[in-house]
Amino acid sequence: MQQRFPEERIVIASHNPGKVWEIGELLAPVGLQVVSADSLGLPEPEETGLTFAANAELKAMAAAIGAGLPALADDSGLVVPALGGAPGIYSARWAGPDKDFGLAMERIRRELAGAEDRSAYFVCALALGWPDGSCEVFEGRVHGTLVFPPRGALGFGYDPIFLPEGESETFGEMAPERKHAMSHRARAFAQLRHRLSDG
Ligand SMILES: O=P(O)(O)OP(=O)(O)OP(=O)(O)OC[C@H]1O[C@@H](n2cnc3c(O)ncnc32)[C@H](O)[C@@H]1O
Ligand SMILES: [Mg+2]
Repeated sequence: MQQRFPEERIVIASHNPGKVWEIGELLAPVGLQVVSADSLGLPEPEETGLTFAANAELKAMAAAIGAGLPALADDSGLVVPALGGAPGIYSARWAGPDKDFGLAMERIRRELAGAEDRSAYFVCALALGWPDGSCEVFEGRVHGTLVFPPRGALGFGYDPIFLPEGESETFGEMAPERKHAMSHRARAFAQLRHRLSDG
């Protein structure tokens, strides 16, 4: 690992503070120094990919090449089968320019009216990119049910309407360490850590 991370530093290629915090917590056991894309003044690339993996890869590569350091990007979202998979890769865009997730959650409630299937899942694609242009992607998912009205003020984004399978608290009500034990992001990280420890 020392050889692959010559400066023991990694860029977190995300401009979402909720995500950057969670990634910092999940990366802590790896023992790398974390640098945010914001602190390096890196621009936010346009997410033109049509899959979570493609968007994660383009964000990781933009940061790795921009910073000359390994970079980790996360592209994630909420998939609602009864809405044909929406908001999916458009999860951030559904909140509009003001990043109003109250509005986005209300839109889901409205569009689901009358639908019997309330299932949903979160997806997280994590891309680890290198300044030499190589990149690896790891994906994690967590399944659950949507609840309305939203419950809890913890977490970020769509957490208050997501009740993970077998749980009584939404991600918005759950202590962060519980979310980190089961989330889509934690599952993608488990694969990433496994890969890093393989060398
Ligand atoms: O692209 P970056 O800069 O990383 O930040 P972003 O917020 O735009 O991130 P995405 O493009 O990956 O969009 C994912 C959206 O999906 C939602 N989301 C992802 N993971 C989530 C989680 O753990 N809990 C709640 N909502 C989540 C959240 O609203 C994000 O804004
Ligand atoms: Mg984004």
